[in-house]
Amino acid sequence: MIRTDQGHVVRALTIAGSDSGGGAGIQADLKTMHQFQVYGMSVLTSLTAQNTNGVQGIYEVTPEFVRLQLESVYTDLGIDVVKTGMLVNTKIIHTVASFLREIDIEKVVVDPVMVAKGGTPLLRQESVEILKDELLPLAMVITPNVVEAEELCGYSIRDFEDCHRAAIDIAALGPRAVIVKGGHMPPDWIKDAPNLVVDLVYVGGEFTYFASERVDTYKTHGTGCTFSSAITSMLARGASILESVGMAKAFIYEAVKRAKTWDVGAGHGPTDQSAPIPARFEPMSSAFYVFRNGRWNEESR
Ligand SMILES: Nc1ncnc2c1ncn2[C@@H]1O[C@H](COP(=O)(O)OP(=O)(O)OP(=O)(O)O)[C@@H](O)[C@H]1O
Ligand SMILES: Cc1ncc(CO)c(N)n1
Repeated sequence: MIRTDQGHVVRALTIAGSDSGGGAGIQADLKTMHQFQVYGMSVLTSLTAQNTNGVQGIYEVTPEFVRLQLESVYTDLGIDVVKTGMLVNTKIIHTVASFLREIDIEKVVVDPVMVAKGGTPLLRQESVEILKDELLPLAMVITPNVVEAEELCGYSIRDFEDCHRAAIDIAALGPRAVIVKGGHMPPDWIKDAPNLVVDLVYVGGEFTYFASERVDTYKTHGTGCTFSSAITSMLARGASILESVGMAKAFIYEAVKRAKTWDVGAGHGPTDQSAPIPARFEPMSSAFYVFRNGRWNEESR
């Protein structure tokens, strides 16, 4: 396990839902944190009966029990960084936000999980506003996919240009960095490079783009959880936001590529978090980075 400059083991907490199939949610988060050699802890907001074919049921944990778990972790183990995933309902968002305000923690990554790949809602529709009002002001980084970005900014995103506008508008709600993920973007949104999947990062008033080859596979269950947990782990290790995203993007690419041929489940198979941690990501001068052949390349666009 990695240690901080103060000498203690780096501790990351995920506040999210359980995926019984092990591909997304708490399970993906803990596997990813472990791969990044960060000590992972978990507060469960919900249990899903879930597999690679879809979600068969959801059991919501009470807000009181969510609070109890948070206190158990905080009073004994301590927390260097927090990531939130599936938060299910308004009361749980409120409980989590109150707790984060009380402990006054700087490194908070919000993955605004709303809908599972098969279409099952993982957050009640009426809770989106409370997520915006209470949680976003506390976030250092938020990682919406295009559909979640539309919910947060309140208008439809029709092209890559709109993604930029949405990132600026979501940043105005509080997060220091907004990452609009490219997994759901149609290939023709990225001019001249339809084979790339591009994540757009807006931080400090500037845009940076992280691209990789788009792996031709339907086995992408848990990509969002894995990606945000990799960012969380790198932030916990002391990396900058751009370094963390660079490492996470390279890792998720390898994790999706490895899972392409494996036989876990009959449906949307999970990503493979045993993929290697990429070599160090060094921000360069360009704002467009492409991960190719195991290393980062700078490309002008
Ligand atoms: N086919 C692919 N090949 C390579 N990388 C991918 C692919 N699909 C998604 N990614 C990457 O995976 C990460 C998650 O993106 P995505 O847009 O799929 O998130 P998500 O929809 O929140 O995921 P989830 O379905 O787990 O909720 C991003 O870094 C994205 O670029
Ligand atoms: C528990 C859980 N969290 C997040 C997602 C989104 O991938 C999912 N399918 N299940």
